[in-house]
Amino acid sequence: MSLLEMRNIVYRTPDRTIIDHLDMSLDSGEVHALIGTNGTGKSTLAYLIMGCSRQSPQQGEIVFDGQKINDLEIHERARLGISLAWQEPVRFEGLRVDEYLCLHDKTLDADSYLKQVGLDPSSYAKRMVDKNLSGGERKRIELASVLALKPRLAILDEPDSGIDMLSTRDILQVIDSFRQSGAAVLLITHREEIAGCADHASQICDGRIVCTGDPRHVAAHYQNRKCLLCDGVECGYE
Ligand SMILES: Nc1ncnc2c1ncn2[C@@H]1O[C@H](COP(=O)(O)OP(=O)(O)OP(=O)(O)O)[C@@H](O)[C@H]1O
Repeated sequence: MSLLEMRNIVYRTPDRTIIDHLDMSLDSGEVHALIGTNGTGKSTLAYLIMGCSRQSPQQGEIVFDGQKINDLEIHERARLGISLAWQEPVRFEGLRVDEYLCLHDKTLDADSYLKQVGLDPSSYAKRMVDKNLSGGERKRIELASVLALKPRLAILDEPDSGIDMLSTRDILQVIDSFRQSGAAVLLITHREEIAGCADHASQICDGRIVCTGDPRHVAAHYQNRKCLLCDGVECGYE
C-alpha cells in the first residue's frame, strides 16, 4: 500500500470546484513532483493533505499509512509525520534561527540543517527570525525546519519560489537530503528542471491530474501539449 493515497478528492468553495475528483498516490521514499500553472489547485491540495484551516474535502478519502485522515486536526497529522513547507514561509518573530530549528527537540544540531539548505551556520544560526532576513533566506530556513522535523511525508510548496535561478542546485540538494532521510516528498513546482529530480510527476489542471508518470514525459506534456483549462483544448489522459 502507498504511504499517501488521495482517492476521488473533491473540494469546492461556495463559488467553484477547486479539486475535481482527483486520485493520486505516493510511496514511502518517493519524490513526486506536482506541476501545473497558476491557480490550478496545487497549494489547495497541499492544505487538504496537511489539514490547514480545518480544510477537508467534501468528497473522497485521504489515507496516510492505511489510516483515513480526513477528519484529523493539523497537529494530529503532524504527529503522524506529515509536514508542510509553506509557499510563503511563516515568520516566528523573536526567535533565533537555531532556536527555531530546534523548537521541537533541543538536542538537534541546528548547524547541520543550515548547511543542508546552503546557509553558513556561522552567519545565520544566531540571527533572529525576523524581517531582516530576505525572502530567499527565510525560505531556506523554512526548508531546514521541515528537514529537522524528520517527516515521513514532506510537502514542499514551491521550494524554489523566491530563490534565484543560480541556487537551483541548492534546492536539488535539499530535495536529495529529504530523499536520503527516507521521507516521501510531494514537490510542488512550476519549474521543469526542479520536477526533473523527482521519481514520478503529475500535472494538475483545473483540479484534476491530467498526466502522470516519468517526470520528463510529464514535463514535456506540460510544455508542449494543449490542456483543457490552460489553453482551451482538452489534453489526453496518458
Ligand atoms: N478558500 C478559497 N476561496 C475561494 N477560492 C479559493 C480558495 N482557496 C483557493 N481558491 C482558488 O482556487 C484556485 C486554486 O488555488 P491554489 O492556491 O490551490 O492554486 P495553485 O495551483 O497553488 O496556484 P499558484 O501556482 O499560483 O500558487 C485559485 O483560483 C484560488 O483563487
